[in-house]
This record gives sequence, structure tokens and C-alpha cells, in this order.
Amino acid sequence: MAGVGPGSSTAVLPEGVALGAASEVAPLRAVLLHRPGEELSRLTPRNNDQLLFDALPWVARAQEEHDAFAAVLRSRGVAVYLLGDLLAETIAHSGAARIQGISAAVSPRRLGLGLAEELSAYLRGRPADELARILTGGMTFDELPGSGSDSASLVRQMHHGGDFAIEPLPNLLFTRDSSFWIGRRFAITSLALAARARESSLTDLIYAHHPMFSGSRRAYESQIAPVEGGDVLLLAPGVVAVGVGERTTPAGAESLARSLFDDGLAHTVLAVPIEQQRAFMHLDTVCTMVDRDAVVMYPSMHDTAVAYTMRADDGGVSVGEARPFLEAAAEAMGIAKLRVIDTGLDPVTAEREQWDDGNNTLALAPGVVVAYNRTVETNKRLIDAGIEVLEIEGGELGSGRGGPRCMSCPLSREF
Ligand SMILES: NC(=O)NCCC[C@H](N)C(=O)O
Repeated sequence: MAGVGPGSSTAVLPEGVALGAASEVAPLRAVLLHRPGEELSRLTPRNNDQLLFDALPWVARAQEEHDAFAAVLRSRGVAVYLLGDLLAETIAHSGAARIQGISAAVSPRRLGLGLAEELSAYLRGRPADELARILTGGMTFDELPGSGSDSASLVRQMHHGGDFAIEPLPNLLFTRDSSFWIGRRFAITSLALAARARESSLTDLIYAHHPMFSGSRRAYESQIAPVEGGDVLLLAPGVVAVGVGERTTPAGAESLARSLFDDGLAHTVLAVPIEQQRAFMHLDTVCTMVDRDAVVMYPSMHDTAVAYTMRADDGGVSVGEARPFLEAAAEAMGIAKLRVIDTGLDPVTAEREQWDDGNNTLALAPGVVVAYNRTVETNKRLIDAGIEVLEIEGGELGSGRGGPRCMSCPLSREF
């Protein structure tokens, strides 16, 4: 097999660790993260809104924060895999993956046929690690091969040098959204917004061609309508909550439910409407599980969140009336009550800490979560409720509006 670079090796799972996840809180064994890189340095005041960042992160500091996040996970026995490494290894391993990645990134619509063919041919000849960097970090017109040469291409001549010939993917940082595992299967999601749509072409090729995933089967293959991983919460084995709002659509939630029922991966899917606004872009920005029977939740959702219960019904799907989410969830999970860790916050603090991803915790085990240290009040309430909170810095990482759960895709949790 071709290596990625000198001295490189191909990632494998630790002994005894099996791919898959059936809940949000069972002990985490392996996780997919993306160490932010060049794609973050592509953000400018002109493109940050469109690329879904609220500020321009200090890249080196964001990398330090991310390294510290990964170190916390490793210190708790979690095997950490980095998307950039897996991508380079996949491309080194598989010519088909190389072609797939290039064709998803090079758009004849944007570049015209001539330039698109020229660029594709150039990329086919790049070393795997360089190609992986281009597929994630993008490429400007100035960086195109032969730039500055006397070119017959109108496209080259009429674009500014700093325009993107290949768009960067700064939101790859949020590995939660572009794939998720349910049972022993992985699902490649269908991302709603143009700025993120290409991310799933990379997770798709990694899962399809990296040796670590060989033999793994897919869930939700049809990908008919948008579903993003940040909206999918595995409340308990067989019970899934799906946020429906700015990203995941009703059609996405319904087709996901249908597919999970058909594959025997869930018996109940709860569709939970969330406000269609930036602050609440996914269900996991307002609610995450911190224990087998407990969630941390944005206070204003506590009494207002509802759910439509979908169940498999005679080859189809039955949909119940909207009812209180906490009640519907507890019933589906077969528990008396789904506890809400009451953050008891005043509306202003609650709003600020929700914005700063205080509700976006990553569970490493029942009652053990990772959270940003800046959400001081929420963390305090979690600790008072007996939850162990492992705090990380997020001053720079948080500028993309995502916390520890958003930045992680569990590859393996104990069943
Ligand atoms: N699961 C999540 O909530 N992910 C955070 C995504 C943030 C990213 N800037 C976005 O707007 O999609």
C-alpha cells in the first residue's frame, strides 16, 4: 500500500474496540476529530458569514485548544483519530477515493470545463497528504498551477487571485455533523447549507475506502433530504431524537426514521422542532445527554420542547401528535423520568451560555462530560448535580459556534 508520507502508517482500531454506538453516554472508546488547519486561515471579514463563522479565529491558538481537547480525551482512554490523517491515508490507499475527492471538489460549473479538467489532472498527481490538505483547505485562483502564466482562460483572468477555485471547509472542525454512527453502522449525512455540503464527500470516501472501516455497513443510504449529525441524539438503544429546524428538515427526519426502522436500528424516532435561527442551528446546541437518564438543556426549552413520535408501523411509519419532549422521550426510553439538570439560570446568562455552547457537552461515560470552561454558570450547576465536568478552552474554537459535542464524532462507544 502507498504510504501517506515518509514514516507514515495507517490507522487501526485498538484491540477489542468495535465500531458503533447505541447511546450518547456509554463509555467512549474511539472518536473522530478534525484538527483545524489551513481552512481556518481562509476566513476573512468578507467570507466569514457565508462560511458560518462569527469571528476570525487565531489559527495557532485554535490548534492548541484542539490539541488540548484531544489530550483530555486520550487521558480518559479514548482513541482519537484525526480526519485529516484518515483522509490522507485513504487517498494513499485508494485510487478511487482520490478520484472521488477530486471530482467532488472541482466544479466545472465554477471553473468551466477546460480549467476543471486541467485542475483535476494536476490534483491526480499530487502526493496524498498534499491533496488531503487541498481538499480541506481549498485553493485560490492564485494557487492554481500555472497561475501568473499567460493563460487563455477567461475564468482565470476574470477572477481575483484570492477567489476560491476550490472552497475551503472550515466547518470540518465539527465532525459531528457530516457523519454519525448508529448501532454498528455509519450514516453519511446530507448537509443543508452550501458552505458545508462538500464535507460529507470526504467522510463518505473515508468510510468507503479507509481500511479501518472495511466491512462497515451504511445506514440512511438514500440521503433524500437534509439530516445533520448535530441534530441526531441517540437517547437510548433504539431511541433517537432528531432536531428539525434550520438544518434537518421534516422530510429529512422522516426519511431517516423510515430508513432506521427498515434496518432495525431504531424502534422510535422523536422529531423535535427547534427554532430556525443561527443560535439553535442543531438540537445539540440546546440539549445534550450527560447521564443515562439526564440531559442539560437550554432553560427556555425545558417547558416548551415538544416531540412528534414516529414508530415503525406495518412497513410504514406512524406519527403521533406533538407532546412534551421530556415525557415522550422518557416513555420511549422506558424510564420514569428524563432528568433535566436545571441550570437555573436567569434568561440573560442562559442566553449567553447557550450561545457559547454551554449545552453542547460531550459525554465520555455516564456522568462524565467535556465542556468549554467559559460557560461557568452552566458547568457549576452540572457539577452541583454530580456530573464530572472536564473543562477545555474554547476561546478560538468557539468562534465557529460549536462545542465539544459538535467537534466530535464517536466511532465507538461500549454497547
Ligand atoms: N452540531 C453542531 O451544532 N455543530 C456546530 C456547527 C457550527 C457551524 N459553524 C455551522 O454553522 O454549521
